[in-house]
Amino acid sequence: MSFEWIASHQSAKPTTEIPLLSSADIRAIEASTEPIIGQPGLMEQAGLAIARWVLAQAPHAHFFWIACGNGNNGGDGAEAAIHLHRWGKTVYVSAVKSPKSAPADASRAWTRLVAEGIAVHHEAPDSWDVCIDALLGIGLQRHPEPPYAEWIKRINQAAKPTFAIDVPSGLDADTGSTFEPVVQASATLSLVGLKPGLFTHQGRDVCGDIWLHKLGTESTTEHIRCTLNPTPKPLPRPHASHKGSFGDVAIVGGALGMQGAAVLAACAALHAGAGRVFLAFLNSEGLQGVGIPPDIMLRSPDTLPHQGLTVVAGCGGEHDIGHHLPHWLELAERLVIDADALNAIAIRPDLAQALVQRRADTTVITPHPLEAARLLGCKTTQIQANRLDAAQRLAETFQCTVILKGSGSVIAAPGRKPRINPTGNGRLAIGGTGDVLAGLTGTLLSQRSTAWEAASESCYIHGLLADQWPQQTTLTASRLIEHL
Ligand SMILES: NC(=O)C1=CN([C@@H]2O[C@H](COP(=O)(O)OP(=O)(O)OC[C@H]3O[C@@H](n4cnc5c(N)ncnc54)[C@H](OP(=O)(O)O)[C@@H]3O)[C@@H](O)[C@H]2O)[C@@H](O)CC1
Ligand SMILES: [K+]
Repeated sequence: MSFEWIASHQSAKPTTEIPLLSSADIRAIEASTEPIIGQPGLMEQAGLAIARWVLAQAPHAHFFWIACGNGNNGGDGAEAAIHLHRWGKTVYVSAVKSPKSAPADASRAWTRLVAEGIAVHHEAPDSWDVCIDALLGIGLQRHPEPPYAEWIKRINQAAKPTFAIDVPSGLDADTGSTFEPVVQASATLSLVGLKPGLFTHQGRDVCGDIWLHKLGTESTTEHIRCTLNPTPKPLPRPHASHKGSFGDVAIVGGALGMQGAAVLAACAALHAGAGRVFLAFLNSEGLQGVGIPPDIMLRSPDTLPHQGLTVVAGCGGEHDIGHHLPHWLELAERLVIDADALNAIAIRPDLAQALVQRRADTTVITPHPLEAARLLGCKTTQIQANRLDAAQRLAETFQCTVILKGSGSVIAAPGRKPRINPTGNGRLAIGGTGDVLAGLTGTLLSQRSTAWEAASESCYIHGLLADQWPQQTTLTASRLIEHL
């Protein structure tokens, strides 16, 4: 039996590419796990694992409220209660009354629990030290109904340590969307496999620390829905290098009054280690006060070199960027498309077609959910409802590599399984950090062999800077660059 710590609320740094499994695949693994006569079944193993895990997290707690739903998630809770009771803890087990009978595994757990002499209640206790949330797991399909909803609200109001079994009740394990109300867990123990919804959209805000116990099961490649973006390996910088070895990056953007965005992207490219950085403003009026380091070469968009160039287009380019896009979509050896450049593509079929014509491994687009919605002609809520699918649709539709920004940024490319980025936090939700990401991605794209690697590493590093940011210091885009 082994527990794996995966992520804290603020930080996750997987060294390997950890697989994430859909609930359908979890069910397939469960179904294919043959019970061994005389050995505990999966739910019994789950119960023991949960009891040990909760006790390790809250060793001095005495009174445990175990809130159980009518499905197998509740069965896990019942099994855990048996162990805690045997170990001398006070357990208060609440079960949801339902006209439907519980599934077979859970029914057996309830029979065992009653045989242990543990009382089953149908209401919440008045107070408790620790709550085990065994209300809803991967079977959640709609907003929690009474009494689930009331109990979830009680759990959250009490603000006591709360340990969620498999997923916090109310969280969609596949997408990270929540069906309110949702349990705010101190920690979550994911069973059998990790689910994507723990890591993207609203997942990170409700899971607390994330742990995994596989219960002795193994997943195969076909079970993998997506993976957690792993820690990148540093790029070797050989002694015999010259400035041409580390890529030429050009930022094309900065319409009137928006030049700062292009400067941020250029500075990010510079600090990320590009060999040479060019900055081509779409409008260079009123540049006084915009600090441009002397390391950056100013050009007009028409006088930029072509050969070997990685272009980052967008970055405060407003409407003007649309005039330059046909050129760079056709000629840039490598291309990062951000912000206003994406908005232009969303409304101009000729640009969209030119993007499709490019090779996916030379092109990265970096939409936030609203830009993604414009590109796919849908609503932002539809993007957020299934970020993995949305990122994959963008990759397939536009034949490019995608970074869908937001909590748990998704990296996708045609014909690949997406990655969810585990680094980053809400401090990045300020103006300018997207420009920094675009510039950083440009540098990595100029140096790495594929857009996939560049996009993955860029997301990871960008998020890591925010995770390592000192608590007492305000994070700004320009300060972020200095830490690259
Ligand atoms: N089988 C195994 O071997 C193993 C399974 N494992 C565990 O099983 C969990 C999955 O179990 P599950 O499939 O029974 O689903 P679960 O999450 O308990 O919910 C289903 C129940 O909730 C109800 N319900 C749903 N939504 C609702 C709502 N909004 N509001 C109110 N009710 C709602 C639904 O009612 P119905 O929709 O049928 O009316 C049904 O009664 C998984 O997460 C893991 O913890 C592990 O132990 C490993 C071994
Ligand atoms: K749960």
